[in-house]
Amino acid sequence: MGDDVLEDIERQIQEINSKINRLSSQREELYRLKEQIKNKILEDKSTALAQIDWNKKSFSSDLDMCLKNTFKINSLRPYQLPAMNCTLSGTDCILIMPTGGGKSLCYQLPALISKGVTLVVSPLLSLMEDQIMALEKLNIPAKMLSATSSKEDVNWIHNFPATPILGVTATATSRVIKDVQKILKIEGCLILKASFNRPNLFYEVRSKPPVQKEFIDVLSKLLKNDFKNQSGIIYTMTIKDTEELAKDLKNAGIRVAPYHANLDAPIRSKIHRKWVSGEYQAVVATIAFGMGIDKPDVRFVIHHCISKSMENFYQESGRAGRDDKPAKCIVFWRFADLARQSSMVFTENTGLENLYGMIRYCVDSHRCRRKLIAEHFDEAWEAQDCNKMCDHCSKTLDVKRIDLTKYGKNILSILSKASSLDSRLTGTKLVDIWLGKGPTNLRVKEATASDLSRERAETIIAHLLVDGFLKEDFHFTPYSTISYITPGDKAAAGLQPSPLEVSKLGFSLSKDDIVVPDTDISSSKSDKPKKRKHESNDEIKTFKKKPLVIIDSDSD
Ligand SMILES: Nc1ncnc2c1ncn2[C@@H]1O[C@H](COP(=O)(O)OP(=O)(O)OP(=O)(O)O)[C@@H](O)[C@H]1O
Repeated sequence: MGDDVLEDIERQIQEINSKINRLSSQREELYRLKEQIKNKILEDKSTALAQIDWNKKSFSSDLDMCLKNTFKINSLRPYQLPAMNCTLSGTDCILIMPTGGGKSLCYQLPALISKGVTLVVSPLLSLMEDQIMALEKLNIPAKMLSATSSKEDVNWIHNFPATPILGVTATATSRVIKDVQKILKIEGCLILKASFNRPNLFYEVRSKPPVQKEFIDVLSKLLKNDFKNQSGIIYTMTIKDTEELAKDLKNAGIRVAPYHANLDAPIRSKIHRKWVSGEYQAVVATIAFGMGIDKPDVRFVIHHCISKSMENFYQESGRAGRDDKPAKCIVFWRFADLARQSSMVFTENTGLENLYGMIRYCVDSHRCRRKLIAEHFDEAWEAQDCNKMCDHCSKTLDVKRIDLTKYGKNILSILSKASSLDSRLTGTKLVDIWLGKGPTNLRVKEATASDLSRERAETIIAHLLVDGFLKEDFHFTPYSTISYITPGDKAAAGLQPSPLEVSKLGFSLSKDDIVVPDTDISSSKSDKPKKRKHESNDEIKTFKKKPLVIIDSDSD
């Protein structure tokens, strides 16, 4: 026995090792393939289910009668019948439908016309209470149990075999839907996705007068003339704004009341009642007045101040026109509100990114407002989906793209001078100096845009902020947080600002504007709203038959 025997053993071991490696890669590959085929089978199952015309057959002859007699509803909205038919036939389903779309009916009605019990599992007590209140109003027997949609609950539901589940959610990306299917063990179920478009809502952005008195005049004219005898909501940013605005509008002879979280519950419900009965024309509210509002004939939602995200804006403006009749959603936009909001949201995870989505909606006067909302929800709507129901599409507009390179340079030189003098500039102060006003030592003669209107200068700066050419820098004082403007990453990298697209809606061109030829238009889309990152308010409800089960999870 010698070295050659050892070498031979070593060689055999290596051969075995490489066989093991090869086999384990093969095994990995087979696992991957198995997973792929399993997913494909489930996807095919979903696709096959989607090809069935769930609108055609009614799985219960009682459906129509119950709809009219119990719910006093004459006809179903798109996707309601398919969702009901699907679960009534014993098939699992996920239904994605916007807020106020009518998801509740999709499990409440089948609960009444089939045997067994419907269990609603909801993480929010207030949502459970809303459900109970709504059902009691309709004389439908309902009881509340304290439960949440934890994993245990979901597993518990699966102790009931062969019971169809309906998951309903207002917002969910396809990735979230996949997760939900896995958690609820309903992979391969039917997926129904209703459009987020609310065709009866007219979207509009107006410039907010800088002086409060002027603004009150504008608002009271709107409420007295355009919205005479109509009901609405005016959203403000803070409780203080709510109180002041309600007082000013009352003084102007409008029947309004403030509504916010600091009011005692009995006062709040009294105001709510008076608004529902029409005694108050509008409530002036913080977003506390949101969840659970179900007044079908809200004809206008006015934003006295921008929302903190497009998501919030969609939810808040979505309170209008739940009866499917036309309603208006007007945002009053003013540059100063940007810093007010940003200094409140910048500590939140995606707070600034979300707010800038809202700013784009306000500043982007050259694009259909509805399209901007659609992008936010990962949907693509065409001009006919708007049907002239926004301030952009209802007018014929002459859109021009203007080059902001020169303006960008002006602003950078003003910021640089301020920095060399150890000064910091808020947005308002920056606009002052740019327009040749404010402290003389901070002005830069060659960088003064004396011919620009204030509104125009503010819009350009807002655009440069959301474009990343400028950025906000937040500083704390003992009493508040201040937003200062500094050069953004784009400027630091020596890049040019994106052109600004303006239309007659925004403002007319000034003699100094350099118009970019149309051929460049494709390159200007860098300012598209970023996709939502947070999916925190996904709301899942599931529904089972015999017993019928609903899970509702809303983590927002
Ligand atoms: N087919 C219909 N026709 C008319 N009104 C309907 C119809 N379906 C539902 N509604 C009404 O629409 C309103 C909103 O319905 P619902 O509360 O079920 O919405 P939702 O999708 O659950 O909203 P949220 O996401 O806010 O919980 C209710 O007043 C409801 O009665």
